Amino acid sequence: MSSAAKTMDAGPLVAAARAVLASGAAVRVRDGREACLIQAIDGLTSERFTLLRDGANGPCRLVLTGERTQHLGIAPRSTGSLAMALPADIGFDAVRGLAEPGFEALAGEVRPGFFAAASEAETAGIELVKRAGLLPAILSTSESGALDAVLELDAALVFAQAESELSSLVRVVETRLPITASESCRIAVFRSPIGTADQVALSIGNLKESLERGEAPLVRLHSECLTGDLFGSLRCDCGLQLQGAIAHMTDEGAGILLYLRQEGRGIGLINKLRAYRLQDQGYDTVDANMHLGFQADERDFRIAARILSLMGVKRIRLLTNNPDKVRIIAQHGIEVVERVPLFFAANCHNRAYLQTKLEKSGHFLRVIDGARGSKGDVASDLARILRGGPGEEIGA
Ligand SMILES: Nc1nc2c(ncn2[C@@H]2O[C@H](COP(=O)(O)OP(=O)(O)OP(=O)(O)O)[C@@H](O)[C@H]2O)c(=O)[nH]1
Ligand SMILES: [Zn+2]
Repeated sequence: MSSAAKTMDAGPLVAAARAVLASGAAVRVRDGREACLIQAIDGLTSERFTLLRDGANGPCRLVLTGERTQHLGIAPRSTGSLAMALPADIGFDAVRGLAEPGFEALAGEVRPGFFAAASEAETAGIELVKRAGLLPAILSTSESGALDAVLELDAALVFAQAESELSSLVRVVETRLPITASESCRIAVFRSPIGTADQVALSIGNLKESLERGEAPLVRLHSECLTGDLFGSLRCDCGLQLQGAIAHMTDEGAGILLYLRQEGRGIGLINKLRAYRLQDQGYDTVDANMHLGFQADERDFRIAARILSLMGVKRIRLLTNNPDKVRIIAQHGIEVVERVPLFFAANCHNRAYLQTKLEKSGHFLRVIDGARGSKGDVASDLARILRGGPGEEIGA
């Protein structure tokens, strides 16, 4: 198949495969050597598990990421996914315990014996369930008499999905959107047939004139955070950063806010909340992600570079404390002429989270206690930002 044909096919097939897996049904994934029936474990029912196990012509394999097997202590450290044959009489609870944090006790003494690198088809299965917002854990069988696949696709299409999403992204609509902070604001929405969500760009103030003058605009790449952006969660700093970025831009007269649909650093809302539960048991934000089977950060910032290119923006001043954002944007055709810090005083609920970003993720932060998390402190911080002044920066 030519790469152009792959790109064309990838949209409908990969998007449909994600939806099938999320709905609890199975897909068949082919690689050069085999075809596997793939079933997500997240959301699997006990009845369906029994059908799959008993109907399989051959061993039923459990596939987990190296992050998850390392945390379970059942396999050596591995960067790729690992597959293991399940004992023929294994029960549903034990499988759930291996796949889902918080349920490990159900696995009891069950320890799958033989680990091998997952096949290409199985690795593609893990990619699909991750992008469907499910836990990265699947069952794979060579064939099943009892269950059939809703659709079949090549592993290569799955591996091409990120590239396909980038190249097929188009601006679908743009319109005026006066907002509280700036009556002179426009919103544009970008869509890809293969994407999991629409991407949003706010152009604030006199952006067109600023670009015509050759200026590098202030840009914020803001990853979606329902809990912080909408509900004002104190567990993170997202809400203040969102409002603070807009305030910086209105203060300067122009700017671009990309609202990237990367909830939970790319693991989705449900998995972020699962990570919060683990953090309440003592894991930090990085370890919680890995315990769930994800990398510390699953975001792909190339999409932001692509949107900026589609908007005709080549040089920017980036509002961030995250070195990865600067590095990846710069590697993908956007010149970052300056990094502008964007942080606020910590509160008692997000202090450890910010400290972990500083120590483990290399963010340019100084974590200074400010608001203690009481309603009054945080509300007045937000009110100051909304008045239009720049967010208070603590430290350089
Ligand atoms: N998995 C996970 N995601 C989290 C957690 N806390 C916040 N998030 C998500 O992290 C993302 C925060 O992203 P940003 O604020 O854009 O990025 P950043 O990496 O902190 O970098 P800057 O804010 O630009 O300095 C959002 O998608 C949140 O939903 C957490 O404990 N676990
Ligand atoms: Zn947040």
